[in-house]
Amino acid sequence: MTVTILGAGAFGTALAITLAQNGAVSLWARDAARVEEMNRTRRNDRRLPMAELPENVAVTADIDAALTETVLLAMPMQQMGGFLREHRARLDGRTLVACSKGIDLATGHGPTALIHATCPGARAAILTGPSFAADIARGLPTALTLACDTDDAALQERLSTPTLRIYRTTDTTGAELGGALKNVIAIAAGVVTGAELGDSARAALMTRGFAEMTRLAIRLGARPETLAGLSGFGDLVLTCTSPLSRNFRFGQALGQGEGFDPETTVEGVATAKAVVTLAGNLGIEMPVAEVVADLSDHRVTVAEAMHALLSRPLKEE
Ligand SMILES: NC(=O)C1=CN([C@@H]2O[C@H](COP(=O)(O)OP(=O)(O)OC[C@H]3O[C@@H](n4cnc5c(N)ncnc54)[C@H](OP(=O)(O)O)[C@@H]3O)[C@@H](O)[C@H]2O)C=CC1
Ligand SMILES: O=C(CO)COP(=O)(O)O
Repeated sequence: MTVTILGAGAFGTALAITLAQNGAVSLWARDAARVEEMNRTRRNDRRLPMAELPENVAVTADIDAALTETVLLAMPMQQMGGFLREHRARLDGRTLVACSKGIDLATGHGPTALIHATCPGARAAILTGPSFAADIARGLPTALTLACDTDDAALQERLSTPTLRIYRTTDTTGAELGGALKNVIAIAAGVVTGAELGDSARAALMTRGFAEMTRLAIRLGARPETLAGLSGFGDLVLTCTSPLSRNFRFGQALGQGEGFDPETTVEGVATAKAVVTLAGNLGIEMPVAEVVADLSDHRVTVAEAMHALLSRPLKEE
């Protein structure tokens, strides 16, 4: 079964490389010049420079030629809504597996909810969990969660490779919220590191961050065990502790009072804003997300953010 990947960024390219071990892969990118370059060099030098594309990865700028029954969407979250609206007719009836991590600022939807709302004729799933694109492309051991409303062992098998182990669940809400919210907490962990506030502070922040992730997700119908799994806790640990994470590095730059490359994909910034709105509407406290939204927009200093968190009323854990 040929799998289609729409979006040839770091993650789409890494998935193409590993999934090619199971069969043909169609990798679509919107920019014809980049496609030509990738076909000439058999690499994606802009997004994932270290990895070679296997022979059975067909790179194309022709979306109709690329499309098959199973389609992985590997673009930044804030681009997905517009993309789905533009291509709704051709995506109808297919299985759309979102690989993005975030909450759409315009609608407050996570990836699968956005697919349901925009392409009601498609089947929605999400592939998420702790994995750096470079690790997947290098064939390092990785485990992810595949969440689909209807249990789908065949899809789980097609997306599993000798080094990429897929667990499956039907809790799409929990899986997509874990992946979205951990990026917000990773920014905060980066700030703590950049501002040299100490490892103890980072551990406290990760733990309280996980508490607020879980609080919002359960309120929206997620299962607690999903949050405790790869897509929640697992990815939180990875991105809050590794400088390979762009969200973590963005936070680190904020903590050091330095700028950050605006071209780099940092999903947690828009998601923090979306979360603050969502939590406000639901009457749920998300203090870490609030300070991340404020810090990202330079509305508060790191010292003010720290004071805001530490001066909250004392309460039971
Ligand atoms: N990198 C990683 O390690 C991981 C990333 N993810 C998630 O994957 C998603 C994508 O991230 P990643 O691949 O790293 O991002 P990159 O910044 O590496 O690449 C983004 C890609 O999306 C394409 N794109 C952007 N907008 C559109 C659009 N409107 N239509 C079509 N294509 C578009 C870009 O095309 P162009 O080059 O033309 O701008 C580019 O190829 C994110 O949600 C991220 O959280 C998940 C796990 C790991
Ligand atoms: O989601 C990721 C790892 O699981 C990648 O994290 P960043 O987007 O922060 O680089």
